[in-house]
Amino acid sequence: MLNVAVAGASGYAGGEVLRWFERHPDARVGAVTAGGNAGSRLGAVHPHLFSLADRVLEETTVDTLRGHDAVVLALPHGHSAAVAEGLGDDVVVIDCGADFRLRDGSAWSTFYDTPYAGSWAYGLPELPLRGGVSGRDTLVGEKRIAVPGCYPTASTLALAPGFAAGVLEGDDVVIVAASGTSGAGKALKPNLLGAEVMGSMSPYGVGGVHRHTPEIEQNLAAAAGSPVTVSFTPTLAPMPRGILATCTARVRPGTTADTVREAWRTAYADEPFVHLLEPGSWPTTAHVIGSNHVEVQVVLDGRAGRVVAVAAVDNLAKGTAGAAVQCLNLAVGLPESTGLLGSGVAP
Ligand SMILES: NC(=O)C1=CN([C@@H]2O[C@H](COP(=O)(O)OP(=O)(O)OC[C@H]3O[C@@H](n4cnc5c(N)ncnc54)[C@H](OP(=O)(O)O)[C@@H]3O)[C@@H](O)[C@H]2O)C=CC1
Ligand SMILES: CC(=O)N[C@@H](CCC(=O)OP(=O)(O)O)C(=O)O
Repeated sequence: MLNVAVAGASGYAGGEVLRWFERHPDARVGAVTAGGNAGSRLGAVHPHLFSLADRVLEETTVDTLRGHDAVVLALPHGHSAAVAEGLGDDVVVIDCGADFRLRDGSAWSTFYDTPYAGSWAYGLPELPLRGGVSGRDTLVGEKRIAVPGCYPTASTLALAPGFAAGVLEGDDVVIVAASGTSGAGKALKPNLLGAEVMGSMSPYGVGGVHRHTPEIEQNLAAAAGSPVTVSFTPTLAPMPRGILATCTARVRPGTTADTVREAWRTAYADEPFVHLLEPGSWPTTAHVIGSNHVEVQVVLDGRAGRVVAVAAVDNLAKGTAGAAVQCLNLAVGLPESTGLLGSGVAP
């Protein structure tokens, strides 16, 4: 039985990590820590986590988090390094935040306002890489894993098979993705009050400035084996959870609809969580809410010479907490899908 601690347990991501651990057969929850909510009952901040309601949130310190087999960090950017450094090298640390996702320090400095902390193994097991290997090969037995951002998870899984198979050009990739508001975290934000969000959609971080842009480029470049440039536009959608990423890229000359289908089919044929839909069906956020599953569809727009690839994920599940548990399973040698195979909650 793994003794796991969760830092940032009072937030959306931390709460979702706990929801997955509640049903994990090989994990028991040890310390749960918070910022301002330290001292509160967990039931007061996450009333839906019934089995953990009487746990008391502790302060987020290295001392509190020490002594566990694994620690999941769900803290704001910039806080993970100090905590991870204080934990022993034998402890598995899974970071839901962005601090260790980027391998390029200058990309970090361009898009983030905290000092570059370095990079850890990148927690996207399904990332298809050239030569038939996948992201999971880098995760087995790892002690430090960075969980991908939610938009990068959806966007990468939508497009990476085409780059791994060599059918896409890397210089003309356009991604527009809509996210539910929980992606922004629990803290109150003026543009995320109910009246601002309900019944309305709006873009933000427009013009190549959103911090997930270099992360998506990093992933697609890893699949392609060469640089990829992405124009990424995020959009807020009036729903609590879910991401729908619509991604297009130019195909290489001679690419047919069959080549495209085969590339995506091969990449995900054995994946327990990534489902390439039957032709004619399209990813829908309602199908994946509450689950670690991803829906993907792709079609060749022959007139424009582009693929259109779409993915739907739950930003808090496969987009954060489900991925964290999946990575932990791989790190400690458990079957990857342990505790994660349940379906979503539609409608
Ligand atoms: N929401 C999402 O869909 C996704 C989130 N993530 C990442 O997960 C991490 C958490 O995000 P999310 O849960 O959405 O954010 P929330 O704002 O909902 O939660 C943040 C958590 O961090 C705690 N916290 C805040 N400041 C401090 C501090 N100075 N010291 C210790 N603890 C602190 C908060 O405690 P308290 O409230 O008690 O002050 C809370 O538990 C972030 O790095 C985010 O980027 C990644 C992918 C998707
Ligand atoms: C709707 C919304 O605001 N979403 C967040 C992304 C959430 C996520 O994946 O966050 P991290 O990279 O910070 O871990 C945003 O655009 O900043």
